[in-house]
Amino acid sequence: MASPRRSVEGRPLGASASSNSSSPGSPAHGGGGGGGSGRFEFQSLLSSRAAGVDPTCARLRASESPVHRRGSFPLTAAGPSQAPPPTLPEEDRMDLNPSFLGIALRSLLAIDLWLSKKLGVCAGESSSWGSVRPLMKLLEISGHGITWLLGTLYCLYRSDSWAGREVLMNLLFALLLDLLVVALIKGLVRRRRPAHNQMDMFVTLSVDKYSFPSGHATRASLVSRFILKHLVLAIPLRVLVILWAFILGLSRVMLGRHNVTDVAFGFFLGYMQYSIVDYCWLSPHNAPVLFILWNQQ
Ligand SMILES: CC(C)=CCC/C(C)=C/CC/C(C)=C/CC/C(C)=C/COP(=O)(O)O
Repeated sequence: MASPRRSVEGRPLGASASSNSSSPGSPAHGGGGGGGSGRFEFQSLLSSRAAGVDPTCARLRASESPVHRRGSFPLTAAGPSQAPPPTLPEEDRMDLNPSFLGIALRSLLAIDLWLSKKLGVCAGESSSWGSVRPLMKLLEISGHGITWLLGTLYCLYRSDSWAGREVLMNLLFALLLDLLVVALIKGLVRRRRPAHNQMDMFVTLSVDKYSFPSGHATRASLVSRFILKHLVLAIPLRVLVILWAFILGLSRVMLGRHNVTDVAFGFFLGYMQYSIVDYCWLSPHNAPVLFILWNQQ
């Protein structure tokens, strides 16, 4: 994950000249901004197609160029026709020979960056919806890991029924699992937060400088699925739970904390995590130690 992306010349992007320069938060880093070298790469990819340049031919031409030939042929009388064909490094070949999936992913990334920037209307006090920012930050706290962990621990402490304790114990397990999975993926993917984000979040872990996936979105969908399954609620309250999860996800993009894909994947991941929790459901039968230990306190 940490390996730098490369330009056609095999040079790490962002390591050099003006046209390839990228800053944290630029698309080359997976961040926001909507411009920069991410878009440049995407456009050059399309323009080579539009100009009728087959990427495969581009590869051949590149390999035939004097630059690539230099030093590649042995100095024998046999001439270039009998020499082994020069080869490009693997990653360069992939750049020059994009698959349909590659183009689709790059298009999705471009749309994601554009839409996220458009929706980031509360990213700063001076943004178009800057006055709503305090409300969005309140929502942020409502989905924060600390809020949910402390709330669950408090309810567990106050609970006087075995059934209640069992549900809360599993909610605690779900929250901890979610923190672990999100931290692992953030550390692996290392996608920068959008450039327009202000890093003024309430208590964060070191991996929270990265944005993929949104921890608030995973928690929102995990917790709301959990609540809908294990709490008997009237219909209006059930609708409220779903609305809370949806608005919390949307607020992450509006605050400029995330790109749309971070939140969409976060919702999906949280939903799947609930299935894991349900599958591994802790009960006095399969985890008696946990329940006995808690009961002794
Ligand atoms: C209290 C117990 C039992 C354990 C503590 C475990 C622990 C390490 C808690 C840390 C909680 C914490 C600081 C979570 C960070 C939440 C956060 C800011 C996520 C970022 O969300 P995102 O949507 O911006 O990705």
